[in-house]
Parts: sequence; structure tokens; C-alpha cells
Amino acid sequence: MHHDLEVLETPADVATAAADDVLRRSEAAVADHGRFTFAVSGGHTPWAMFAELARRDMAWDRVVIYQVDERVAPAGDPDRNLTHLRESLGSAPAEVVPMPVNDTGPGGLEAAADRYAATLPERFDLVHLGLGPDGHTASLVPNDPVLKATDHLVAITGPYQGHQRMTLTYPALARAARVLWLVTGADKQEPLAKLLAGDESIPAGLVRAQASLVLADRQAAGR
Ligand SMILES: O=C1O[C@H](COP(=O)(O)O)[C@@H](O)[C@H](O)[C@H]1O
Repeated sequence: MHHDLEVLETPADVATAAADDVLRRSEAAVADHGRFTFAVSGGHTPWAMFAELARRDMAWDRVVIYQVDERVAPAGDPDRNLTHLRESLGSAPAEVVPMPVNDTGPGGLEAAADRYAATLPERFDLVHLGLGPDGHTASLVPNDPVLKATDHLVAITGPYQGHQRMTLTYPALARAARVLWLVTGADKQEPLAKLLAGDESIPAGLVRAQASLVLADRQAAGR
């Protein structure tokens, strides 16, 4: 798929440009259909964008935030994406729909994943994605059976970097009206080049959406 690319000087510039884009998309979505559905990834890169958004004049009562992926770990654990999402948003009155990774009900984590899937909108106005040095995105990690999940919107991975994960699958990501990739740092240079070239050997290369914007810093873009 085609990706628009914007190269910014620093990671801070990427965060500011990302917040600008999210704000624009939220205003357009609210004007069009009354709410803004936004799915957000984990990792470190988006924290500055979330903090920047918290300072912006968003129509928070019209915003619903879903998680793209989450580590299976206790509530409040520093490895949990939700922990950092909430910390970064601070007192911004955002409605967050957390992935139920501590749901120990009947059917275990797979059933919890299906319950999360049932809460997802038919269309996300915006999905934020990151890019790992190994080319993973969301928790669609190399060689995991989750890459082949075509009949589930949300799935559970095997252990990866210390945790099983709950993740949106490719069919769920395909519900994105638009994807916003945030990619910073020299260790992302190789996977970013592959993503932009449409290389399907990396998990990120298999994401499909109606439109895609990559915001990268100079180090990741190799410029
Ligand atoms: O493990 C993960 O890493 C990716 C990339 O994170 P970043 O901080 O290097 O941008 C992230 O997008 C994903 O959600 C997360 O689970």
C-alpha cells in the first residue's frame, strides 16, 4: 500500500506533528459523524504525542480511545501500554477502552480477546502504529501464528520480549480510515525502508488501510 512520508528533524518534532494530525482528524471525524474513534499502540514513541494531545483543545467527550495492543501483565505494571497511556494523558478526560488482559473468565484470554473484538467500531477514524527494529507493528511479531489470524479481530500472541500480548489483527487494522505511523531512531532505519518499499517480509509490510501517513525523524529516515 502507499504511505505518505513526512520527515521531521527530531522525535519532539514528530510528536508535535503527530498531535497536530490527530487533532485535525478528530475535528473532521466529529464534524462528520459526531465522534472520533482512535486506536493507539504501545511502545515508548507515542508517549510525547499523548502528552502533547493532553495539552490540546480536543473535544474529549467525543473521543473514544482503543488499544492496538497490550502486554499480558498486572494492572499498573510498567510493561503495560495502558499504564503509560494513562500517565501521558494525565488529567485529560479521555474515554479509554482497555484491552482485558487480566480477564480470567471462562475461555481464558482468547475469549477475552473476542469480547474486546465485540466492542470495536466498524471503522476506526485513526489508528496509530509504531514500528519495531524487527519490523513488527502492533504485536504482530515475526513468525507468530497471530500473523495468519484472518477470522479474529483481536488475538493472543506467544511470548515476545517477556510477555504474551493481546493485539488487533490485520483484519482489525484494515478497519482504519487512516493509519498514522510514528517512527524515530536509527534502529528503525532498515524496517522503515522496508515498510515504505512495500516489503511484505516484515509484519508491518502487511498492514492495509485506506490511507497512511508516516511521520519519521531524520535518523529513522536515514537523512
Ligand atoms: O512492542 C511494541 O513496540 C512497538 C514499537 O514501539 P516503539 O516505542 O519502538 O515505537 C509498538 O508500536 C507496539 O505497540 C509495542 O507493543
